[in-house]
Amino acid sequence: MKIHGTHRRTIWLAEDGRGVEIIDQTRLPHELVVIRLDTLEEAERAIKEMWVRGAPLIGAAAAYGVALALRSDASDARLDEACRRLLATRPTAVNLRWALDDMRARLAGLAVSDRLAAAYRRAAEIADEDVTMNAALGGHGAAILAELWKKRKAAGASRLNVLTHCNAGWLATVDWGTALAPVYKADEAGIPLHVWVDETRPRNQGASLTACELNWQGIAHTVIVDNAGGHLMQHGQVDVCIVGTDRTTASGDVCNKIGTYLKALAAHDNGVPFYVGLPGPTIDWTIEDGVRDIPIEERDPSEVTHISGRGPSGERLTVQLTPDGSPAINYGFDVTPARLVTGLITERGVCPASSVGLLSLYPEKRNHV
Ligand SMILES: CSC[C@@H](O)[C@@H](O)C(=O)COP(=O)(O)O
Repeated sequence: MKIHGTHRRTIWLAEDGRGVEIIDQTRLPHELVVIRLDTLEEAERAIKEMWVRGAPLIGAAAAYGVALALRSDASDARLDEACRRLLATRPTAVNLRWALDDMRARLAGLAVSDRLAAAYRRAAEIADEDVTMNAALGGHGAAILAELWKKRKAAGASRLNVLTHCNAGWLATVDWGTALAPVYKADEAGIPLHVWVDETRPRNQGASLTACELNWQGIAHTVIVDNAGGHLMQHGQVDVCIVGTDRTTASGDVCNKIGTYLKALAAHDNGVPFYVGLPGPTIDWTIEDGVRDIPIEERDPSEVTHISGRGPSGERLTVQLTPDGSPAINYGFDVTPARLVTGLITERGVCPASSVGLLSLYPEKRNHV
């Protein structure tokens, strides 16, 4: 997508063809800072500290991390070490495991001398494939928005109101986004949209990243506190919810940023359609029950007790919200059961959130379930 008229991705190979460059997302929306990664350690840190984040982007960054690791040594031991260390960076987004399994499967059988070039090649393909998949899912999602808009327009509405949680836009992927790809495609098609942006405590990916993207794209939006969604739905102010996912089970349960489940409950109670956008690598075909089987990341409690932003002179500030001595706990994700999901929007089309629905789009996975 574009930043001030220039097309950007979130991750790319540096001009020398060796380093990897990323946008440091912890500095947005106030500063646009590009960081160069040259080593496995730097790639690990970029994922752990969320300079890059969002399930598909974590996968692409890990793939490039393997290539960076092999620069010094492309032996079996180093490949194993790289995959093990990168896998440990964040537990919930399954795209990480998918990308590392893919890299290992393609590299392990090659001669050591061929591995480095192949690793860079495959990482670039994973990044490109993410862009293609998200653009395709955006088209399928935009068709849903077009249908909804037809009805709302006939009823006299002036815009279609979409609610989203966290950041599942292009910053969470290599390009286009998952939840926001349908919004961008619908905007291109001329549908008048307005997006309710959940701030998404504790790290505020909605307030900082989704709002930032929508600003860059010139799409009307309003940032709301996380608890406002139910009220807006009760008053007919939300026509559709679209969120992303970090891991979708073979039965259609969806794990996304903490608070997503409450939005799905409110949507269900108010008859608001609740869609989830995802590329194929976000599906974990090895598990069925998301509440039981998806590992939920617990992050540092300081993300709950403190909040960061820009001070009056433009400086970065972190301030404490809670009294000294009050403990906090910081679950990063929750699971929305399939029964609360209206449909899964994938690169292959839209399906019900169920094993039958998913297998109708991915029949080759029949034996994995
Ligand atoms: C486009 S991806 C969907 C998810 O990855 C996104 O909604 C999300 O929860 C991101 O969490 P984060 O903790 O910022 O990596």
